[in-house]
Amino acid sequence: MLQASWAIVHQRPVRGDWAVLLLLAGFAVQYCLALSSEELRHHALSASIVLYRTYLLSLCGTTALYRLSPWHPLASYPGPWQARVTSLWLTCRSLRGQRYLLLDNLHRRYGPFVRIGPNILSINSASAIPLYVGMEKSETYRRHMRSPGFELFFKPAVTGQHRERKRIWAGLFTANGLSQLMPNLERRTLELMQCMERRQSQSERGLVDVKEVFSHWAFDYTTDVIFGGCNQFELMKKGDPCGLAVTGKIAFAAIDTLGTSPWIMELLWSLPVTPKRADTMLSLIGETVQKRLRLRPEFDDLVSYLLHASVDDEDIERDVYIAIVGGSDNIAVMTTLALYFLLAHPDYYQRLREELDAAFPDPTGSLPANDLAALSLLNGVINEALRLGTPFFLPRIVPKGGALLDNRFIPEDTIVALAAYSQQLSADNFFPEPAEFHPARWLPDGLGPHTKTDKTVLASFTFGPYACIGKPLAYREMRHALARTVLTFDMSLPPEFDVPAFRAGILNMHTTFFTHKLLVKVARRPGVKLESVYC
Ligand code: HEM
Repeated sequence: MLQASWAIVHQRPVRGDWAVLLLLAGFAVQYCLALSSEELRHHALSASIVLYRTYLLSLCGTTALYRLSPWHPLASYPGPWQARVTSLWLTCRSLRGQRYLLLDNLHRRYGPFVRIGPNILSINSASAIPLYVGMEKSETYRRHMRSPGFELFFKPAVTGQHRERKRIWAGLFTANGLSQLMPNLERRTLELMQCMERRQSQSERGLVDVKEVFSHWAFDYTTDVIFGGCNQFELMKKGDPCGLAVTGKIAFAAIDTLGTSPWIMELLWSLPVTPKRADTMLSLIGETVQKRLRLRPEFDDLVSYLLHASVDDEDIERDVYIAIVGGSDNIAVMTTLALYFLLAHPDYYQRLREELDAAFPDPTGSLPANDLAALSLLNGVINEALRLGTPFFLPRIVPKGGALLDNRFIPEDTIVALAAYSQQLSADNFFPEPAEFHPARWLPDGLGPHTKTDKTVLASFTFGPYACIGKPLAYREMRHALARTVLTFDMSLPPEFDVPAFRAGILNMHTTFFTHKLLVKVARRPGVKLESVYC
């Protein structure tokens, strides 16, 4: 029995829910055998427990010994011994939210290849980037839902389905598709300005939590993009009593952290309960999709493209869920981070203000996307926030035959992930002061003659067939929100705001959690009369 279990465990990944069922079934068989034996019948239960405990301990013990042994295919890669024994080591550390710092330390200690799980390598080398182009998503992305489906983001069930669905979405991000989304971006961002002033005037301390306002703005705009203006969420107006903006965030964080031990996710998903928040969100999405299907949208929204390609209603709902979370959360996070960095570096805030004032002498006028795209410091601010704020861990699986990287052979089926944070903060790629916020490093003259800014290692939107499809829209949204905010307001942090504590409280689990509020004082700049443009 031990040999059979060994063969199963070491041949292929075993689903957590099936493993538990198999173990229970094995125990039941053993108990029945004990009952049928003359000798054991009277103490069948205790005898079965002892036997089964011995079996389980032997299985775990021999597995641990094998994983630590020189016969394991990854034996030559260094790493902490606990990580070699069990994936739970990485899962526990991932749950603390600062895995990227841990990995960075491990790379300093062990070099560019570190074994961070029985079958997982973290690679701190720019040479790992081309691997993303040819590799499949790891088991972390296996679809953690009860019903089958093939929407984006998860691991495709059938080859080609992901590519086909991505082709459908791509219409939204063409020049024509994007241009239809711009009037709403203008409108929603003006509403954001109103929302900041309103919430500040309602707050006891006369401060506004920018993190929350950006999150509601990003949610409202993203749901416009999806439902063509027929949406009822309106978080900027109504607030977020059901926690819609954080529900998907928690789901992504769970996949990112618990997904490092996929069997845990499978066990959780096999439980017959859905968290209440997720239920509320799913039913609200279902209602909104049904409402949208009965209406004509104001422009070509995501649902239009899916309908045009005859995607069925159930899959539309799934894609919409992904779009809401993928489309709103990162935008909210990155805009918040960019503003935090600007407020913590008033010199750059001032320089950005000057660039914007020169480009838009009328601060209430429209902000055409092409004009914003031409502003080099604005782009520098965004790229610098992305560089420092996206320490993603995106695991991929080495294909049949293995892969050769920096003269090291990586066996097939190994899970590999680029150490994005270490690359994005490496002095080899970004120099000088790689850990500091210096948007000017992205300007043509950089930070002086010795500047190094290697754009190719910025992994914020990742690479290859699974790269972010929303990147062109993401840049437009971030540019627009930052430009409008800086043109409209004088902003400052209250004297008691602890700048380093805010940064230390940033946790990343694919999505970012800010443990501190970003409380800011906003004051309308003299002469900026937005009332005439609010509609
Ligand atoms: C600053 C903003 C954004 C960042 C940093 C970002 C980052 C990423 C990253 C790193 C991935 C790959 C995830 C993985 O492999 O695990 C991804 C995928 C994706 N993103 Fe974004 N994203 C942003 C904005 C958006 C927007 C605005 C949309 C859509 C409206 C979007 C839609 C998607 C979708 C659908 C995928 C799945 C793509 C696939 O699996 O092929 N993202 N994004």
